[in-house]
Amino acid sequence: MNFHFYKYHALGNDYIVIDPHKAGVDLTAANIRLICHRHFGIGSDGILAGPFFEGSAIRLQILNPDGSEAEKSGNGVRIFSRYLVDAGYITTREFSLETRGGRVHVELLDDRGGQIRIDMGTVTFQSESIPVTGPARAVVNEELVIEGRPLAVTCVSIGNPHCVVLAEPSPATAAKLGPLIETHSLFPNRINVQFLQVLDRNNIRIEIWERGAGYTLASGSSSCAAASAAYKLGLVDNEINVHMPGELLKSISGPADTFL
Ligand SMILES: N[C@H](CCC[C@H](N)C(=O)O)C(=O)O
Repeated sequence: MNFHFYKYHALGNDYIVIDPHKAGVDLTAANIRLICHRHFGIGSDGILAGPFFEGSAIRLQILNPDGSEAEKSGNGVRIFSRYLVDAGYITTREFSLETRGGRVHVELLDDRGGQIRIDMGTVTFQSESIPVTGPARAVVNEELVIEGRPLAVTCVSIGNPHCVVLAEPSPATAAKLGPLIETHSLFPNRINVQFLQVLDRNNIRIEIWERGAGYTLASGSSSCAAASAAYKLGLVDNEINVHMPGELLKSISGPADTFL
């Protein structure tokens, strides 16, 4: 398989950018799984395919390593915006991107796209919008029993679906409970999972199990979902820092754009 690709990460949530104007690969589910495979492929938490120009709109496809397509990705949009700057597609400081989960407004905070602010849109807790099976309701602080263990869950959509669990966040918890919740029959489209610990009124810590990707070091939409759930539950104020495992890795490996 011989094609052009670009690889970036955001706090260790890594993506491969495949630009149809430069690449030369058919993004079948099988090829996506191979490209994203950590041992048999390049290895990544997903593929960002684009830009696809539709009039003045710029669209990107967000592909999970299992071949499924996601509606939105916070780190994916940040990384793709940086690629657009690096590749010379973008010369303005503000623009929008079209994702399967809706339009995302992007603002470059410096000329290089080193710091990027994105408006991830509005969250909903409504079951029918996430979706979550059962009666139409706001899925807030519900009990979900997994292997006999009662869990307090709050479910959110920010374009893609999330299940926020009030449980001690650890890689072990994410690896054990993540896949069981991701594929639970309550979630017809599967779901991303976050394990949430409230540190104080302005800081939370999460561990992440992503739909179609598994354990990741960071996730933009997960951080929005966890922060929204904590605020909905009255556990935090409305300015929140979300601490994720990738933060530690960054402190070990130094600034994002240096190579070891
Ligand atoms: N796996 C997710 C998409 C990527 C989300 C994450 N990497 C982010 O930064 O938001 C899903 O199927 O909804």
